[in-house]
Amino acid sequence: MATAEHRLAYTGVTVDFGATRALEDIEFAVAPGEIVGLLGHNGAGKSTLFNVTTGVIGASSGGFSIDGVHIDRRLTPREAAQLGITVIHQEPALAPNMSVLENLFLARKAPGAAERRARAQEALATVGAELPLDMPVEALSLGERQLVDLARGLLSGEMKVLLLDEPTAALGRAETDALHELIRGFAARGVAVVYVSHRLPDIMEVCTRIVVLRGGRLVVDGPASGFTPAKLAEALVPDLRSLDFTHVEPGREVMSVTTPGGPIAARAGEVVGLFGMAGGEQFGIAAQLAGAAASPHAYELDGTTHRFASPAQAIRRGVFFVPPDRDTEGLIASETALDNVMLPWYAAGPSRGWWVSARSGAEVYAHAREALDIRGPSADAEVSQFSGGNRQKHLLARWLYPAEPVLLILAQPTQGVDVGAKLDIVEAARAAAGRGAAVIVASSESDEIASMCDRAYTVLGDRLAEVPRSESFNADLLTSLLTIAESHAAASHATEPHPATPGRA
Ligand SMILES: Nc1ncnc2c1ncn2[C@@H]1O[C@H](COP(=O)(O)OP(=O)(O)OP(=O)(O)O)[C@@H](O)[C@H]1O
Repeated sequence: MATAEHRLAYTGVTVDFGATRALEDIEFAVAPGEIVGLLGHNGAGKSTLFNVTTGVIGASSGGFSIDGVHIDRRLTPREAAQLGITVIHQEPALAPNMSVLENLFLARKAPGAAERRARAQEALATVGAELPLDMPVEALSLGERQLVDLARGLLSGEMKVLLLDEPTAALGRAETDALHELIRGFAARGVAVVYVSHRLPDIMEVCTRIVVLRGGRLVVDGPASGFTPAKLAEALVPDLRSLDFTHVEPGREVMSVTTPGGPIAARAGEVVGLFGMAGGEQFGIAAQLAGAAASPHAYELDGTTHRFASPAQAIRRGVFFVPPDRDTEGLIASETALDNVMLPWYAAGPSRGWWVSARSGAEVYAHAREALDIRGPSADAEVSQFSGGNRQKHLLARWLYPAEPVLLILAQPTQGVDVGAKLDIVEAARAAAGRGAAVIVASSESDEIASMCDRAYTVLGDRLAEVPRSESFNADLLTSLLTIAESHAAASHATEPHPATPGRA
């Protein structure tokens, strides 16, 4: 039962989007210092609950209270900030070409210039970010931008509630640890924290309590100490099936490329991983192959040398790419679900020779929806109305079903999606390989590579090592190999003179 001792208490929050009930009668409260892990399948309603709390949308009924003061109307985002509610997203909503200082006070009441700088510096110091105030935000790493976002929350006054929406999805281990440390620090000072993540180990590491939503309803609320990872997975998806794929005998060599670290090849029927650090070279190699890099390199595709200067050139040869950031690089938020899958293909047409499906767009979409178990509104709804995991499935559908890929390149395809959706995506990618494609998965998540791939390469700077298929091909092995490569790289940096690498001054 919510009392004035609770910092944040939801009271019967229900949200309807037309005929879709996204949340039903949600009730739970968070005390000062508590860190609640909010979990749920894609589409369970987590983002919707955050959006109600921050005033992005209004609840259809019910509301919430902050320190016992009930709020039963839709706040403006500015009012929410003034009440001490801060939200951190995976991709912070900052103005990229404005400075750190300008972003800190964007849409906030700003004091005079000198005080502004002093307060900005203080807020940045509190979150442990020593950043030049005049540096444009676009020059910062993702982790640094999240810290700027957190510091922004501190500048609105006393932070009471901190909502974290998949904050670590694109962060490396060290940045994740640092963020977790900060979260614990805020909680120790009485902030109520609600943490959304599909990374169960992250949740187990920092959360004191677990709340699970399923289909818009609260189904579990209990102390974190009562959960094992297996029990959590079970609470999230009670009918979770296990995935046990069979390796098919690979066919002809589809692709081979020479990278600074050595050759990489992929055959028809196999799923090959490129595993490296967060933001590492594996993503550069993926972009090269897909014609999405600024300076394209040549490589062999089906026995012919190609140098793709644009994604369109690569697509014409059957090289399809699912980029790492689905919302900014992949999908068009304001277009319909159907068009997001079919758009690149409308312009192609059968006369161009690479429109291989004789079916109509609606038929292709219906098939994709079933194959990937896409859930949400209808084909003519804007794709932005689907949950994160279901949006990701749309991007995948675009490159899996209207035409058959020759080489399919996936960058972190299961990032930020729940365990059930992960299985759907893995199965769909493996099925494409089974139909004869060569599939490349670039990732910084060892679990993702181990659960999808037949074999892999670890990529670190100009070091490359092949990890063949074997009994012991698993996430731990991949992580150990990358750690070994890292320590070798560090040792050779210490002993050899190294050419200067361009970096941020
Ligand atoms: N603007 C909208 N219009 C219509 N339906 C919506 C809208 N926003 C969300 N929904 C629907 O509400 C439900 C809950 O979605 P929500 O984004 O809150 O899920 P989620 O738990 O955050 O999922 P994910 O982990 O995939 O991000 C889904 O069925 C979704 O399709």
